[in-house]
Amino acid sequence: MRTVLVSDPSERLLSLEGVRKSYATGEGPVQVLAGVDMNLAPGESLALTGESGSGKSTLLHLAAGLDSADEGRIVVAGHDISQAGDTERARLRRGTVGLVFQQFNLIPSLDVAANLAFQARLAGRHDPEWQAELADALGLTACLHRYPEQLSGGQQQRVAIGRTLAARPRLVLADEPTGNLDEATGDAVMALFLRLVSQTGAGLLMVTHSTRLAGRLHGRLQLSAGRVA
Ligand SMILES: Nc1ncnc2c1ncn2[C@@H]1O[C@H](COP(=O)(O)OP(=O)(O)OP(=O)(O)O)[C@@H](O)[C@H]1O
Repeated sequence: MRTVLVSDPSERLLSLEGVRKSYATGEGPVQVLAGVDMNLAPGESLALTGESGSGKSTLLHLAAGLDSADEGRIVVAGHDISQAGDTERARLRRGTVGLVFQQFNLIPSLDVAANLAFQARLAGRHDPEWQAELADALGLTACLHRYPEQLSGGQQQRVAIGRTLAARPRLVLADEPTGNLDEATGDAVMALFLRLVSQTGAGLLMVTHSTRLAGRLHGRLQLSAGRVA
């Protein structure tokens, strides 16, 4: 089903090999990922699907370096994050990886405009024109001077998406980024993600429960029984 196949490892933005992850619970360890292998090339977009509890968010957290695998290798833009320390992982998240997670983590003391600019400034890629275009496409122009607590859930989600896209990351990891949005807004957001992919050669790994949205991406990875089916 994948349309872009890249054999040269240096051409991969994200690569997982034999990744295993268990969580300790009151009933003993629960294995969530049981040997996951996957690759994502520049300019490629993949939907990550699977039943609730199949490990999609776990996989994204590992790829983002927010948690560590028990076994296996995870390489992000040529950096083996399985071996990297916290500083190198944080540097990758600042400059290379864009995250859109279900906790929006907006900065309460900054208005929408400053939240949108925040990551782009950290990455040294603040571009006021691109930011204005994103704010317009995300329907945020009228609330640029409001603070996060003055926004609806869907507006907060759009700011979180805009903040990530504004920094033009090379790798975007998104966990149901259109979950709180109506269909038309969700479609507009998807178009922005796909524009970043086609214009800058970014790679996109997106968790979605929507087969309609998954169908707009280049391919699909289905997690089942801890592996890519
Ligand atoms: N910190 C944790 N401690 C213990 N178990 C956890 C932890 N985080 C996740 N799990 C368990 O790991 C499994 C996978 O969770 P994960 O959130 O990755 O699934 P998911 O596919 O993203 O689910 P959903 O579609 O419902 O968001 C679940 O059974 C969950 O209960």
